[in-house]
Amino acid sequence: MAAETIDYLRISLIDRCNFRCQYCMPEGTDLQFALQQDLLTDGELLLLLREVLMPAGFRRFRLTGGEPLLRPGVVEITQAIAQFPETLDLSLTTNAFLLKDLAQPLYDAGLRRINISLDSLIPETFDVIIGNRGRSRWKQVWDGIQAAHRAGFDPLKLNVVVIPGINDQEVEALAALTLDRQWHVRFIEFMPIGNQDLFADRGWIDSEQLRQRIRSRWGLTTGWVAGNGPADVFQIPGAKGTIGFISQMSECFCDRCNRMRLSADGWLRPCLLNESSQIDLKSQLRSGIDLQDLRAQVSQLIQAKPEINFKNRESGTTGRYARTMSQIGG
Ligand SMILES: Nc1nc2c(ncn2[C@@H]2O[C@H](COP(=O)(O)OP(=O)(O)OP(=O)(O)O)[C@@H](O)[C@H]2O)c(=O)[nH]1
Ligand SMILES: C[S@@+](CC[C@H](N)C(=O)[O-])C[C@H]1O[C@@H](n2cnc3c(N)ncnc32)[C@H](O)[C@@H]1O
Ligand code: SF4
Ligand code: SF4
Repeated sequence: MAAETIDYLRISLIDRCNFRCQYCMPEGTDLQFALQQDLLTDGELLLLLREVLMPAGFRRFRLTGGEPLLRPGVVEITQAIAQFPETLDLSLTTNAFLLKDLAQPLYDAGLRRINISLDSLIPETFDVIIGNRGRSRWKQVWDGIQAAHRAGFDPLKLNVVVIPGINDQEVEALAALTLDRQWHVRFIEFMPIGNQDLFADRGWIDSEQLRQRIRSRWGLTTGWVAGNGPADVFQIPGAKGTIGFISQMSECFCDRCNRMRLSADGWLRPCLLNESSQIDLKSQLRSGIDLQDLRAQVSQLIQAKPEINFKNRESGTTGRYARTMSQIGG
């Protein structure tokens, strides 16, 4: 099989977050955040995109983090990337806590699709998962989702990390959101990255089990929604939205991997789980390297990526990873 075209770049705008999700950056862990002076500036990010990454072939971009809406200037950065003629697709992944006031400005800046984390419809459960520090956050997140809906984001996707014994009983209720709304709910298998102890304690649920539950309640057919990621898409017959499954534990989709990550501190990372072969774009840029040299390094990394991909992983592997999703650029 020919290697996948690598044209999807996940750009982390910031490694910090206003949530402390149990599966990602749980309260009390010693997290090492990048120093302000080590973050790519807006100018450096846009220069790297225009002069290095786009010429190397990247055309589809996702803004993520950490929590990307905490990045000052997120609307301006979005607008600049949307306006590059090379940009074929631009989207953003967020926890939606700050989305209520930013949904419309982001839409006006040219963003058209958005993925929002929503792990529970029950405020108390939600607050336990996201580590609310005594303040309920569910309502503000729900208001953010409504604001995105009103602004016209399409597709609007909701990401649910399924944690056994915590939110797995809500799968049907979350799936039911797709019945009369054109929203796309995706169930994500919990990965052993970010919180090894919770993972060891709870484990993960195979997407096929969830599909069976939904199938026996409503039936399930194959579906389609625009996207660049690894979700398998289904639909309840007659529903307006779709249901996706991101099954990185029960299946290995590395052989069709089309993406790299740019961290907030300027490292280009060819794989989420294999930590080798990363390039420090920021330091080289700051030391005045010829941009043609940087382009050559990136092109070489794209060539080498199929060998770096975390392929041939055993189903259900539980290796330990040094960094969290928020640090890598989830
Ligand atoms: N193992 C693995 N999991 C990934 C990778 N990319 C995304 N995921 C998982 O997919 C989840 C959802 O990612 P999103 O940020 O919503 O992006 P996406 O699914 O690529 O987006 P679409 O373009 O809408 O398909 C992440 O939280 C991860 O759990 C990857 O490269 N490797
Ligand atoms: C790191 S977050 C960054 C964007 C934003 N803060 C958010 O939560 O949507 C991106 C995605 O990573 C997922 N994620 C984080 N830790 C994970 C884990 N251990 N297993 C599976 N998905 C995880 C989150 O659910 C979210 O959908
Ligand atoms: S999943 Fe997103 S919202 Fe939750 S802690 Fe990680 S970066 Fe923050
Ligand atoms: S683990 Fe690595 S190779 Fe596999 S899908 Fe994720 S980024 Fe791609």
